[in-house]
Amino acid sequence: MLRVAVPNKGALSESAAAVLAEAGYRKRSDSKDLTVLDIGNDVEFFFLRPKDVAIYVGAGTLDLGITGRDLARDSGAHVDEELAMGFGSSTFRYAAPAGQKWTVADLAGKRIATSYPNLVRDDLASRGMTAEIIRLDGAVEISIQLGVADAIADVVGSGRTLRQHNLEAFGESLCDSEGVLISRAGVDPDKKATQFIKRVQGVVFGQQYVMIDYDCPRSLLDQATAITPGLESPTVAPMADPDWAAVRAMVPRRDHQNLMDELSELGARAILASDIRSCRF
Ligand SMILES: Nc1ncnc2c1ncn2[C@@H]1O[C@H](COP(=O)(O)OP(=O)(O)OP(=O)(O)O)[C@@H](O)[C@H]1O
Ligand SMILES: O=P(O)(O)OC[C@H]1O[C@H](OP(=O)(O)OP(=O)(O)O)[C@H](O)[C@@H]1O
Ligand SMILES: [Mg+2]
Repeated sequence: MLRVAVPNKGALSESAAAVLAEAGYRKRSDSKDLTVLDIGNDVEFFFLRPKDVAIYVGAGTLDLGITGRDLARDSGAHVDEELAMGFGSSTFRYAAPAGQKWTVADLAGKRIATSYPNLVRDDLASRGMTAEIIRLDGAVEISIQLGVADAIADVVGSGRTLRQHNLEAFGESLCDSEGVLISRAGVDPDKKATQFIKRVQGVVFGQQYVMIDYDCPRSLLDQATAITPGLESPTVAPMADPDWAAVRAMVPRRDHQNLMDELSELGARAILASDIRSCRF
């Protein structure tokens, strides 16, 4: 039986659960449950703290896990990323009180509060710098105001928490993160694990694309299909009227409204966009 770790709470847990449910796996019936046995799919899910997921997977105790790239990297566990899952996007930034024009070089010898000590230590080491790392479990943005740190290094999503505490990010992102599906480093996923990865990938990719259908005058087909080239090539089907064709192609979700505008301006008609719930490439 395949054993898979899933975040039990926090920023990644709902999205991870939604992807797994869409991929056809059994859901938790209670948010306190720590395991779910999905006999039909021959998978057991373990609901763990997101921070701990990579430790179990890296040790080989569990076959696969969903966590954040930043957490996996900070854990130091030996894991490989099988799939970026497209949710829980964040950057990991240094920040300090606004208006003080900090640069990363100013961090030398200072107190930096963070919940990700290894990410910070590695970044400082790569710059040949040292600083005092103050390890906190959360609510890091308040630590400067409370006098335990001079600067922080933390996850930035919308940037709202930094603004609320009058802090300003500086320097480049130490880690551009999102939810990731991980396996033990250097171990090729077996047949069961590969099938699981493909199913999840089918949902994640499906969410990143939409299917576009439209009617197109044959005289405009070349121009229209250049706008919607699809993955391999668009499907072009005859219509009852020989001067028209029906076209179908997948397009990236983030571009689809622009592409629909372009098709409409070109002269395509009955342009429809629909969700893709799952796919295999
Ligand atoms: N506001 C956010 N926007 C986007 N991603 C976020 C945000 N906050 C956290 N994350 C991501 O979620 C993951 C873990 O954060 P989460 O808050 O769930 O765990 P945690 O802080 O270890 O747990 P807890 O806060 O419950 O102790 C990380 O990969 C992080 O990048
Ligand atoms: O840029 P924003 O959208 O404001 O999000 C960033 C905040 O979200 C996370 O905190 P979380 O809610 O996980 O609380 P925590 O600090 O206790 O981990 C993260 O640690 C930041 O504090
Ligand atoms: Mg958190």
